[in-house]
Amino acid sequence: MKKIAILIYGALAYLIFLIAFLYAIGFVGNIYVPKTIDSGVEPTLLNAILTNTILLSLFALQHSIMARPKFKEWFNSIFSQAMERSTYILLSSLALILIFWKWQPITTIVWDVENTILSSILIGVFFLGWLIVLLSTFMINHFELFGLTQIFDNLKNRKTPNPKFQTNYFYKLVRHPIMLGFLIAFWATPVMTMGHLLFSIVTTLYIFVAVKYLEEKDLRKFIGEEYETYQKEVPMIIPFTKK
Ligand SMILES: C[S@@+](CC[C@H](N)C(=O)[O-])C[C@H]1O[C@@H](n2cnc3c(N)ncnc32)[C@H](O)[C@@H]1O
Repeated sequence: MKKIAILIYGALAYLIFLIAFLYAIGFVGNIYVPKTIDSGVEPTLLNAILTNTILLSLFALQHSIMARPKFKEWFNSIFSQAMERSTYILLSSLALILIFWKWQPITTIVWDVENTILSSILIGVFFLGWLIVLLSTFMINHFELFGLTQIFDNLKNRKTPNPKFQTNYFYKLVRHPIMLGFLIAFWATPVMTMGHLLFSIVTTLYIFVAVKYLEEKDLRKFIGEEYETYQKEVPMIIPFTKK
């Protein structure tokens, strides 16, 4: 019974993640969804900057704290280990939904590409960024990354093996293709407003800091020399920048 409950919990967490991921494309791209990065009533500039920075900081805090090995150890000492990744995914998605819901627009234009060809190219690059994110998750292990492997293994009384360290496909070009995809998707836009720019700057800073000082620190600790060699040979985020 408990295993079935964990299975349903993990499946729901994945479903909420899928909705949040798809909504994020519409939110950042100002397409398809009712509330986007540039829509809604514009508050005072100070109010918008403060609210948006707090929203992004909440996401960054949740994401960084829950990804730490110490937090995982604590979580697993209280709850079933099979729920750990699903809980991370669920809370990340809820933090994202809070951003979509409470985001305050700042619609002052920073750039507006009027050339239709260039504008279409930028929209194409925007979608390419999201595609890189999605494909990269399958190049490590999409189902383990989103907690599904763990909940099925738990149901079958199997222990989920530690994730395999990957250096193939996009991971041959850069060490963080998922983050590269996000950066492309956040910056490639024909119309950049001040609100969108704030979003892109804060998320870019967070990505670089979190990858360099948190994720890679953990990866070096767990994988060891093999990861250090990988760091020497493969660029962090921008392809072809290492000899
Ligand atoms: C959201 S993913 C982001 C992965 C990577 N930073 C990227 O941008 O493609 C975070 C998880 O991927 C794992 N990870 C990072 N690099 C990996 C690799 N080369 N092979 C397997 N797992 C990796 C980390 O341990 C972490 O659990």
